[in-house]
Amino acid sequence: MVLSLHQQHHKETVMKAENLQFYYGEFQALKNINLEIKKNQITALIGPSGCGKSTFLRTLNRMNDFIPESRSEGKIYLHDLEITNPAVDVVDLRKKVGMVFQQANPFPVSIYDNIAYGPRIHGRKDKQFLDQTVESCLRSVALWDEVKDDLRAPATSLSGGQQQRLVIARVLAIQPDVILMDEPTSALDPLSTNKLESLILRLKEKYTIVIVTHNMQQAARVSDQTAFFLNGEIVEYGSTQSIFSNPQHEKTKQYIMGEFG
Ligand SMILES: Nc1ncnc2c1ncn2[C@@H]1O[C@H](COP(=O)(O)OP(=O)(O)OP(=O)(O)O)[C@@H](O)[C@H]1O
Repeated sequence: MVLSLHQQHHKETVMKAENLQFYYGEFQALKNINLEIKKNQITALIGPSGCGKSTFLRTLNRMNDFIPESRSEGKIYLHDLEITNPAVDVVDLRKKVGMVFQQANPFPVSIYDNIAYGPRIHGRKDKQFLDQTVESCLRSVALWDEVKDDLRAPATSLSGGQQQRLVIARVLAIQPDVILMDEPTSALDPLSTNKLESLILRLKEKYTIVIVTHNMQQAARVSDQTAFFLNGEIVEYGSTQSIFSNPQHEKTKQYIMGEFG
């Protein structure tokens, strides 16, 4: 027990937000966020609708850059690199920090081409390498056995749960360090949700994961660390076990008890 606490404490920090503010025009959506994302851990972002979870998630790979009239202050680091620096190449950044959305969004091409897409645009054209990548990524998401006989089928012919696993396989093909997931199971049935949660738990052996979820049971089941957001602020952050069993703030307690949100 002492040993595991000790290890926890020394987990390497992969990403870090320092005094992060984020504005949509005049509206301040994130207020002084300070958070460390630990290596090979699953960090859950929870909180009521509109509290800034998705905004924060998107700052981690600069997806908010697309939003006109938005701006941020403060810093975010990926290892030692300050990714909030405008000089950072966002294409490179998004190779290191991949993203999975609420609605599975496979490209309207074959299963094979969805996964080969990333390596191809990064210059890998050799068939043997692409074949191997497609197979290993599909195996990693436990989809290989279901699709191996028809890799040329359109990705859109898969079920919702299979599409979400395919999208994760597509992210794995570009060998990210961090995978951001924005409510990845909210459009899935219970069985597919269950499979995806098992997958997320397996993935943390190799990747660092940040997941936004509205589902308290899901946060409790899969995450190691939990950050509770409210009105653009982090009210409480800590090990998932302590947040759920012994929340320090009244608001956290009320939220996890389902009293609001
Ligand atoms: N593109 C945008 N332009 C203006 N305001 C925005 C934009 N996106 C989000 N907001 C506002 O910023 C606040 C935070 O939104 P955000 O989507 O980050 O919250 P959230 O916690 O992820 O919510 P949900 O759980 O409903 O997805 C909300 O008040 C929202 O209305």
